[in-house]
Amino acid sequence: MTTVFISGLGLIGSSLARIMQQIDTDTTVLGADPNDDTSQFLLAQGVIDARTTFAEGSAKADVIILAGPVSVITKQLAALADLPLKPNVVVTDVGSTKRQVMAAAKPLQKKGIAFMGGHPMAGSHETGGRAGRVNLFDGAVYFLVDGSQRLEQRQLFQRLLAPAQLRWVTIEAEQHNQLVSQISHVPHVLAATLINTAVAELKNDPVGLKAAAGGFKSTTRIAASDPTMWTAIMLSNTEAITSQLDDYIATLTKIKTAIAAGDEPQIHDFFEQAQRTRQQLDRTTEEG
Ligand SMILES: NC(=O)C1=CN([C@@H]2O[C@H](COP(=O)(O)OP(=O)(O)OC[C@H]3O[C@@H](n4cnc5c(N)ncnc54)[C@H](O)[C@@H]3O)[C@@H](O)[C@H]2O)C=CC1
Ligand SMILES: O=C(O)C(=O)Cc1ccc(O)cc1
Repeated sequence: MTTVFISGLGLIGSSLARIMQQIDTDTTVLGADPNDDTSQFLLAQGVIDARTTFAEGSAKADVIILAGPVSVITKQLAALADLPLKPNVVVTDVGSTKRQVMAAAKPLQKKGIAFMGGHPMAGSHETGGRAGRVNLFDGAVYFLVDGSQRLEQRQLFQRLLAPAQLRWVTIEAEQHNQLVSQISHVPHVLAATLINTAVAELKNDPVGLKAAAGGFKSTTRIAASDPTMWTAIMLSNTEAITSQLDDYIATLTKIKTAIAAGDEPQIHDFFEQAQRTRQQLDRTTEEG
């Protein structure tokens, strides 16, 4: 019998709950979220077995999953250090950045409570518990950052999520933050920039963005994501994101110069290199 407590029943927290309800082992999923509508919906759907307060859910749990924005996760890690918990509980999170989270977990770990950082590399631009899905993470990479968890605690967590057939990858917090900045955080800034720039430039155009084809829409899909979540990400991975944005600005300047100079071979090389890599990405993803 395992009791799981999930704080934050949004897209990610509720999807984890949906997966855990699939397994045969006797598992009770407790949930807490300030949003009454989602909490009641998830309770009625049987996605969570009971709605609790943060303190009550934490006290009863064998596994605690913090699934709010990163800014909330760091505050809750501090709060957990002062709450009564089961001695064998393992605490984990799903936040998109890991350095601040691992640092915030130190006081908890000093009290002898096991913590393990986590980050599923799947999701969507949609938000909230109603948008969660049981198959949201199917086959995705799930980063784990070693904290103070014991092997059996890690294995328990992995068993709870077995139906999703995740690809578990252990990584250091710093390497994680650099990597996800490159493949997720900076692309997010660029997608929002594409939208904001286009709308400003086209404000007097009667057709404007309405003429956008699939390319613009797929390149900018993630710009529809929740601004609170993404602000927390920017503020907790600032160094990697700003340094990589400098590289993007340099690359944009280089291609702008080539276009202005009519440098056909350089322009062609730029797109050819991108085409080769992007096609390869589809092949490796399809192979899993
Ligand atoms: N959206 C995505 O695709 C992915 C998000 N993440 C990370 O997962 C976390 C959650 O993101 P989403 O589920 O997408 O966001 P979401 O906005 O769908 O859900 C967040 C939930 O946290 C709740 N919340 C806010 N303050 C709270 C508090 N004090 N106590 C308890 N709950 C609280 C909100 O009411 C909301 O239901 C974030 O840290 C994000 O960086 C990780 C992977 C993918
Ligand atoms: O919407 C998408 O495709 C995403 O890439 C979602 C996402 C958002 C944040 C993460 O930390 C990981 C994945």
